Amino acid sequence: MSHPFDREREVASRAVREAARICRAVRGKHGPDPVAKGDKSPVTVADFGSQALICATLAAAFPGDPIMAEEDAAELRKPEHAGVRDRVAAEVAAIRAGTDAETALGWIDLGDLDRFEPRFWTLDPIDGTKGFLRGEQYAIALALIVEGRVEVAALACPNLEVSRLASGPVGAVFLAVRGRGATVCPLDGDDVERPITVSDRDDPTRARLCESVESGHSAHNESAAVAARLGVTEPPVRLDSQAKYATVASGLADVYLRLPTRADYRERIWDHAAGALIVAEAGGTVTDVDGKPLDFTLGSTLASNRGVVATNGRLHPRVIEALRG
Ligand SMILES: Nc1ncnc2c1ncn2[C@@H]1O[C@H](COP(=O)(O)O)[C@@H](O)[C@H]1OP(=O)(O)O
Ligand SMILES: [Mg+2]
Ligand SMILES: [Mg+2]
Ligand SMILES: [Mg+2]
Repeated sequence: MSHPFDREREVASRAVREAARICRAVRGKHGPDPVAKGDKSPVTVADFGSQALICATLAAAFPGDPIMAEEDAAELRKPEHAGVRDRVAAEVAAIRAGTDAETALGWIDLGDLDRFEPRFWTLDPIDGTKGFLRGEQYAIALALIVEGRVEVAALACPNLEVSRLASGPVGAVFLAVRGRGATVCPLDGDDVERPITVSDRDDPTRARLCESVESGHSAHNESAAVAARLGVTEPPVRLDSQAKYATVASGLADVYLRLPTRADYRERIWDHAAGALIVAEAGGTVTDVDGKPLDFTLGSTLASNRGVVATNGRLHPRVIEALRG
């Protein structure tokens, strides 16, 4: 039986898998060589290559769908970045034979949507670039938003163990369609998908928390205070990227806290759309720190939300209460 969004799910899954190949290739071959963006955050050949491939796939499958993606090709068009541009083109051509630099840059710029639309994709070609550079966790995050609701999510986590049990393969793809649950399958090979669910833990003192590695992205001192109020004993697990949402969705952690470090930071929608649907479809709850649902109708940021809290659902009211101090 076919369902709405079956095709979107299949295309999104294929797109993030292909993008994972370019990310792994860049790390394996010559090191990622970051370039600093205007806001001083790093971006690499792999971020650009991933965005080029995914935008090309979406444009071919759904030509009318706009894409709101994190990166653009403006820096790559500058003469001083000719070297990076040529490497992006070469990496894209290694997967899509015959692609020239102008075509690759054009694909990157397909992700230029900057305002809300009734139906659009949002893409983070590498979420957790700092984790990618350290050889730790990162994710390729793609979501379809229709009428302000996340309907489809695909999240590739190339360095996450599928089971986190002894011998699970490294590299996982998480998929979700609203109302139809969330699944995981290995990034490599063609193993079947299996459904995932959040934990059923309801004793806050036993809760396993996760948070950003980067203290500039989430206030570690405040999460420690929240953990103390809940009576949590285990130290938090720190990992980069939306791998945190995947960890809560698969029941390996119970709570993901992202606590604002500055009053003026607005979360970007591509940092949350895919992960939030995967947690919700695995049975969990996602809100901001005040307990408000995330609002994806306001353009590229979650302008009406502060921070993010994702939990297994059962613990959510206790965590929000602990956040109130
Ligand atoms: N001050 C901040 N607060 C919260 N998130 C931030 C902040 N600065 C950057 N980010 C974003 O956090 C994400 C990584 O989060 P994590 O630490 O959980 O892996 C990146 O997408 C990064 O955006 P950017 O891509 O602009 O660097
Ligand atoms: Mg990101
Ligand atoms: Mg990114
Ligand atoms: Mg970035």
